[in-house]
Amino acid sequence: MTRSPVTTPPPEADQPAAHFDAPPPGSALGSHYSRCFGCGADHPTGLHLAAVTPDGATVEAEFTVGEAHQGAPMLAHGGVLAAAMDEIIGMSVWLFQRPYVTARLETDYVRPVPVGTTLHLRAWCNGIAGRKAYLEAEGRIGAPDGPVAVRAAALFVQVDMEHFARHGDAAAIAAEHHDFEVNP
Ligand SMILES: CCCCC/C=C\C/C=C\C/C=C\C/C=C\CCCC(=O)SCCNC(=O)CCNC(=O)[C@H](O)C(C)(C)COP(=O)(O)OP(=O)(O)OC[C@H]1O[C@@H](n2cnc3c(N)ncnc32)[C@H](O)[C@@H]1OP(=O)(O)O
Repeated sequence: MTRSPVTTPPPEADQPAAHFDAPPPGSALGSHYSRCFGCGADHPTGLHLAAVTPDGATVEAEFTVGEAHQGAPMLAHGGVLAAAMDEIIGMSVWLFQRPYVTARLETDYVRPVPVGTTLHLRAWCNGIAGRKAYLEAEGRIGAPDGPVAVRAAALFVQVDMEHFARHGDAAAIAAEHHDFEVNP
C-alpha cells in the first residue's frame, strides 16, 4: 500500500482493542443506517454491503460489481470502489462502538475490475492515537485469497453522536438508534 504519513500510525499509537460490547467473532455487524449508500437495505442503488467479523478485529464483506457501477464500459468506476473501501473501513471501526468519520481516504487501484466480479473486501485497524484511528482495507478478486484489485488506507476521527444530529438529520438517527437521545 502506498500510504502517506497522514494514514500511517505514529509510533506511540495503541493497538486497537474491540469494545466489550462489540459484535463477537463470527457475527454479522448489521447496517448503521437503512438508507446508507454503502450498507443500507433501503437504498435503491446502494452497494448493500453486509459485513461479518470473523475474529472481532477484522471485518469482511462481498461486493459484486454491477452495471450500475461502471466507469469505463463494463469496468468498475474508481469512485464506487473507493466508496466500498470507505464503507468496509467504516464498518471495521464500528467494532470500537464509538462514532467515527472518514477524515482521509487513500486508494491504490491495482487491477481493473470487470462488471460481474465479486470483490472480497477486508478491513482492519493498525492503531489508535487519541481521536485518530489508522485503518486499512483491501479488495480481492473472486476469493478471499484472490488477486488484490484495490487497497486503501484511511484516517478516521472519532466524533460524538451530536456530530450527526448537528450536521445531519437528528430525527432519522433517533428513529434507528433508540439509545440516542436527540435532546438529552
Ligand atoms: C442513523 C444515523 C446513524 C448515525 C451514525 C451512527 C453511527 C456512526 C458510527 C459509525 C459508522 C459506522 C459505519 C460507517 C460506515 C461507513 C461510512 C463511512 C464513513 C464516512 O463516509 S463519514 C462521511 C465523510 N466524512 C465526513 O463527513 C467528515 C467531515 N469532516 C469533519 O467533520 C471534521 O473535519 C472532522 C470530524 C474529521 C475533524 O474535525 P474536528 O474539528 O472534530 O477535529 P480536528 O480538526 O481538530 O481534527 C482532529 C485531528 O485529526 C486531524 N485531521 C482531521 N482531518 C484530517 C485530514 N483530512 N487529514 C489529516 N489530518 C486530519 C487533525 O489535524 C487533528 O489532529 P491533531 O489532534 O493531531 O491536531
